[in-house]
Amino acid sequence: MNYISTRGEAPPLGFEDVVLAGLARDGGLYVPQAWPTLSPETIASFAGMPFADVAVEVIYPFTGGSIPRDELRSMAAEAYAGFDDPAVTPLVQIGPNRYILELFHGPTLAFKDVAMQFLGRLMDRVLAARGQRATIVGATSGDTGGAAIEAFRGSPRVDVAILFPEGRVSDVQRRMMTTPTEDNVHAISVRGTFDDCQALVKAMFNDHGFRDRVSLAGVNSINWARIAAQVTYYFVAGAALGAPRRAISFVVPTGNFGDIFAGYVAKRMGLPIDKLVIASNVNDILPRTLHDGAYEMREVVATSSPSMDIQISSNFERYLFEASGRDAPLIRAKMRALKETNSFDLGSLGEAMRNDFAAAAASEADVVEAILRTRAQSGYLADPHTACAIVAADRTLDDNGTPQVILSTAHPAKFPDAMQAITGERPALPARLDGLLSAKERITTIDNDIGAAEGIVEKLTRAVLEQRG
Ligand SMILES: Cc1ncc(COP(=O)(O)O)c(C=O)c1O
Ligand SMILES: N[C@@H](CCOP(=O)(O)O)C(=O)O
Repeated sequence: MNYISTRGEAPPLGFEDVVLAGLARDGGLYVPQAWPTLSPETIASFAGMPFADVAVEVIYPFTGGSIPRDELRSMAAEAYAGFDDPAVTPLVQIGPNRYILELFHGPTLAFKDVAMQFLGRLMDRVLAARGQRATIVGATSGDTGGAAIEAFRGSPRVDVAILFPEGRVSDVQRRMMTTPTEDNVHAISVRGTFDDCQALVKAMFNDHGFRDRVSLAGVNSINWARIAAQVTYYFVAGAALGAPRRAISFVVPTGNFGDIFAGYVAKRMGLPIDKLVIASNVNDILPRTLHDGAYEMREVVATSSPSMDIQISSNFERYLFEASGRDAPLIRAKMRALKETNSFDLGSLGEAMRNDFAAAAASEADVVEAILRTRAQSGYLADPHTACAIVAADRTLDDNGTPQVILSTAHPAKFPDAMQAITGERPALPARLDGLLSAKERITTIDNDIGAAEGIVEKLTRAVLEQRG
């Protein structure tokens, strides 16, 4: 299995190279040359199967056989052993045909752990086999950063630097990045937005001298392995609710378009999905794009669902590549227009998008109403990101008997201030995180400037190497 870039000007790579490459050298994102499919019998067999075993069946085809199945099996078993629910991603019924898919049972209480716990082990294996080291630089609006630092803390082959937008993540999210004491993980606060942080990361990948000097690798969802691992829970939930006999609808809180793209991939692999719904907060660029046929950036607004305060949805490029019949020159033109004018027209891809997705945005008042109503009706306490999806489900889905799965991407305790303002109560962190709120923090702050970002990454990683001799 080879991977090709959405911009068509980077060499195709095999799975292991793609895991280490992050962004393609032409600025594009890697996608598999062909979509693997799973038979209806295989999908049916996932019902009741342990999560880690389904992960192996879903991920193996993407490896092109480069990782033996038994190694994949032990990586998956280890990755999911630490989740605090034996189902890993349990389904909770909150209405006659409505389910919450809880993706927050990993160490950092957000869906990112599902892929990151696996990716940490996978990268380590690839680097060890090659005798290489890597510098991971990531951008976070709150959750990817903590999950990455948790997955790689103490790794002898990897240094991690995470850029986060100053003052725009919750205290719990920030502390998950700033309190680990291992010297290979670093949290860098950037005076800017998440989009600025992501642009800095992409600029580092596009600076080939820097990229090669530090052996740059990425763990944002630009890394294909992140998406592949996230596909698993669509199959797990689908099979539990009767797929492939019946179709299922999924509603996905969306920011960087990674999680919902994983749902799109599950569909391409054979999972019968009725509706795939993009849910956003007031940073509604994706719902606006679906309705207006034009991707038009606006100023990002801080909300109670900070992880979705995003305007440039990286993985949308992967979708456009697919929707256009893999027309790399067209994607290059659209991404050039985005860079130069902060917008581009979807043209004929608008209709494809409307066929593939539905979309709706939640205002801050909608989020409050959805959290309170859901708790009153079913006793279920949703976090603000999940609440955006509840609002989108109400606006886009009919109660026609099709099971509706709402992805719950974070635990409410990750956003105690927002939850207290909405419900009057502060949800408690699990006991294993005792101490998080009082531990000493380690943060470096920089301006939104590529020179400053590259400088600090080189300085921090060099210091670690020197310390280790
Ligand atoms: C809690 C939470 N929900 C939703 C999202 C959006 O997911 P994606 O960026 O994959 O669209 C994020 C961040 O990515 C998140 O951290
Ligand atoms: N919401 C994310 C933003 C980065 O997304 P990723 O899936 O591309 O890593 C976050 O919490 O950091």
